[in-house]
Parts: sequence; C-alpha cells; structure tokens
Amino acid sequence: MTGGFQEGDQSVTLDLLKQKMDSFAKERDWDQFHSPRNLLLALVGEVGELSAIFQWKGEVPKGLPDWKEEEKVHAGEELSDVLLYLVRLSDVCDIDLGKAALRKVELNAIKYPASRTYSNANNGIAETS
Ligand SMILES: Nc1ccn([C@H]2C[C@H](O)[C@@H](COP(=O)(O)OP(=O)(O)OP(=O)(O)O)O2)c(=O)n1
Repeated sequence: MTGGFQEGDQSVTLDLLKQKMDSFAKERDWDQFHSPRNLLLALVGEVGELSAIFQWKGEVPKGLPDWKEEEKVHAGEELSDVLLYLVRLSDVCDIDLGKAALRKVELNAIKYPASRTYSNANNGIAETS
C-alpha cells in the first residue's frame, strides 16, 4: 500500500476543472483559440452531441436503466465536454461560476418559495397558492 496522495483522491471542484482546462490550453498554445465566442460555440456543439444520444429514444427513465454501459459512458463524456467548456467560458469571461451559480440558487429559492405549492414545474406560472 503506497498511502500516497493520488489525483483520484481529490474532490472535483469547479476550481480544479478550471485549472485543468487552463493548463490544457496553455500546454498546446490554444489560449489563442479559447475566445469567449469560440468557447460558446464549442459548448453549444457539445450540447448538440449530448442531445444526439437522447434523440429518437423517446422519454427515458431516470438512471437510464435500459442503456448499455458504453452508451452511459458516452453520455458521461458529452456531459463532461459541456461542463468543461462551460467552466472554461466562465473563466475567460472572468466570471466566478461557482459563486454565480450559488447566488442563482438563492435567487431561484426567493422566486419560487418552497412554502407555496405549484401544480407543475412550468416556471411556477400555474402557482396554486
Ligand atoms: N480547441 C479545443 C478542442 C478540444 N478541447 C477539449 C474540451 C472538450 O472536453 C474536448 C472536445 O474535444 P473534441 O472537439 O475532439 O470533441 P469530442 O471529444 O466530443 O470528439 P467528437 O466530436 O469526435 O465526438 O476537448 C478544448 O479544450 N479546446
């Protein structure tokens, strides 16, 4: 048993992913290509690739119980591409994504109080009380 610290022991944080993407770009001299617009288009492209996996399957149960292992691995890869480009886009826009997201969660809770009941999740439009 080595007992040494391994990368797999790290908890995955947005900051870790941000640093990894920054190193990835710098090591390849790709900073020049990672402009906000290019990253946004790359992000949208990856959302398209993720959508293609679900396309024509109809509704699928949560947990994807009927999917083959390789399909789930593929879905994980496309979800990761979306996340990585989102993290990178936020970084080059000098926006702290973690802080912005936490603030948005708080704003959402104010907009849609848990004390009220909703007939559906359609943005609370059909609020019943
Ligand atoms: N200029 C680039 C190109 C790639 N990547 C990184 C971020 C994504 O996580 C991943 C995207 O790589 P690909 O464009 O090769 O896309 P896929 O991995 O989805 O491959 P494919 O489109 O062939 O399925 O690589 C990046 O940071 N900057």
